[in-house]
Amino acid sequence: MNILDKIVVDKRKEVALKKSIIPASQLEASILFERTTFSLVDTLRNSTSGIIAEHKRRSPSRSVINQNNSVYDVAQGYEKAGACGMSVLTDGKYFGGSLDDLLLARASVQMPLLRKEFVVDEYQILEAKAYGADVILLIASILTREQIKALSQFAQSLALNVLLEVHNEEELHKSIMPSLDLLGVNNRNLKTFEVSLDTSKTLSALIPDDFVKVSESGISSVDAIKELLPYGYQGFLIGENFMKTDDPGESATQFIKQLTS
Ligand SMILES: O=P(O)(O)OC[C@@H](O)[C@@H](O)c1c[nH]c2ccccc12
Repeated sequence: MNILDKIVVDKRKEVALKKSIIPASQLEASILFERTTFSLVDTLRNSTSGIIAEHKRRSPSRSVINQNNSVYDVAQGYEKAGACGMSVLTDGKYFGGSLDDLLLARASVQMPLLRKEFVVDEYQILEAKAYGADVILLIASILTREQIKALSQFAQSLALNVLLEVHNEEELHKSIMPSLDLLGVNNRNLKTFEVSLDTSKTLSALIPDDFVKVSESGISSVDAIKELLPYGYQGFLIGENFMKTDDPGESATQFIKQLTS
């Protein structure tokens, strides 16, 4: 089993356990369920930076990245830096995140928040909404076309944006459908951890113009973004490059300043 298969096996167990304790009706009763969500699509379309900055404590590919910073500080730092949105890893076992991280980020900033999670069940989309997310991630490699359709339609019915992530042509062809808002190309292969910006370059031409294109992972310089701009990308998801520093917000500030100057 590769790491992604393991994560999904664990995730299914986790969701089944949580469902048995906290019913969906309780999530729907959350105060945050009533809030008007922000649109990451609109924010990216009107942005000059396109940066979606991520909160990530650790990952299977790099172990510890940052265990010191408070979510509040990181979120406020990213917002002040001019990021368009923030991605919050909520997986605990492999990424050291939690739904509480999402809740704290929600309480800290007024920008679109992406729940970065391995979504395999509608229940996790209810959680995303109940804990203040505006966008959910769906990963094509762990879902069938039917699942992508059902989950994305469900998310959109809750006024959440859907970011669908692909890594190759096959996943892309399988996934194209109207119920998606953003199409993300992951430069990192989640099965082998290999990273190459060429993945974004090769797949860009195959993504229909109706979707906002997002390049994800392995972006560590402003030059990388300048390289990707001609391919039509409007969003750039950056985690490690900011989180590996002592002050992720300050790093994002410098980065965005350089990018937009
Ligand atoms: O830290 P990076 O290399 O800048 O990457 C951020 C983000 O793209 C990455 O964390 C990610 C992309 N897709 C995912 C799916 C699950 C977990 C994590 C991810």
